[in-house]
Amino acid sequence: MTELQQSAASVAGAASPVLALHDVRAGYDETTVLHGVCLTVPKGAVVALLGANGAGKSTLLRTVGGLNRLKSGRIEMLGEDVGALAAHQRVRRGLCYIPEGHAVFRGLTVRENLRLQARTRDATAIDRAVEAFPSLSGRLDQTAGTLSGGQQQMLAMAQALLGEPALVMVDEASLGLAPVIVDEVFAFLESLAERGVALLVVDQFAQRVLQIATHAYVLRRGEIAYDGEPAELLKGDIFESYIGSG
Ligand SMILES: Nc1ncnc2c1ncn2[C@@H]1O[C@H](COP(=O)(O)OP(=O)(O)OP(=O)(O)O)[C@@H](O)[C@H]1O
Repeated sequence: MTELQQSAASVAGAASPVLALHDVRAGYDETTVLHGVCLTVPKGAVVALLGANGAGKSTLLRTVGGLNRLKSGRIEMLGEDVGALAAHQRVRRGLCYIPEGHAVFRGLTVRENLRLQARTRDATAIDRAVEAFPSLSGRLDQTAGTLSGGQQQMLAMAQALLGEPALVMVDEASLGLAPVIVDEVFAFLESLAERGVALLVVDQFAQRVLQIATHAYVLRRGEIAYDGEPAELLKGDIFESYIGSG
């Protein structure tokens, strides 16, 4: 690629949404879970992905993360087709996927986990993580597996800060956490969006995630049933009517 082509591509990338799914079909071996999903996450947006149990939310995040095979359709990050790339290649392009259940190295200390999360040798990484999550201070030499569920979640979230991603996908960020910790997690996610990071958030607390969302999708049996304003879904029983009967 010439310099001119490179700069044209980067201008095109800057104008593209951070994530765009076009007619995505995906699932597991013989089973197709997502049936032609279209979804967009612009820079700085907080996009809520809601739906009943089994609707396909985690499958969608795993597919974007490169952990499930794309059967057809396109997945683009900043205008680039990443559908055929391995998971680690998508991470290199700015993707941070925090799966359900605290993605930390349980046998390593908090400090070692934070060092691994930092993309480069960054002397300020630990300080920045502790500033964002004060509950980790004083625990840097503790083994991650011995942290409480909430502390492990904070540690998992720190990768969304230290990896300097363009897109953060979080699956069930608040599952099993005390309300005060949930507030801390959501405030952190909002602060990332304010800094221009694009967020795709799946959470059981629909009401809570809709409060910080700038856009919402509801998945129903692997298809997009709602694509619009979060505030609309907070009215009356509209959300229930979308997730009703799976
Ligand atoms: N490894 C797998 N192999 C086969 N089918 C799977 C696998 N994992 C999930 N599924 C099926 O895919 C469908 C969607 O599951 P998924 O976990 O994506 O839903 P979800 O919307 O995240 O649900 P929940 O809110 O309960 O976590 C379900 O029918 C589930 O049984």
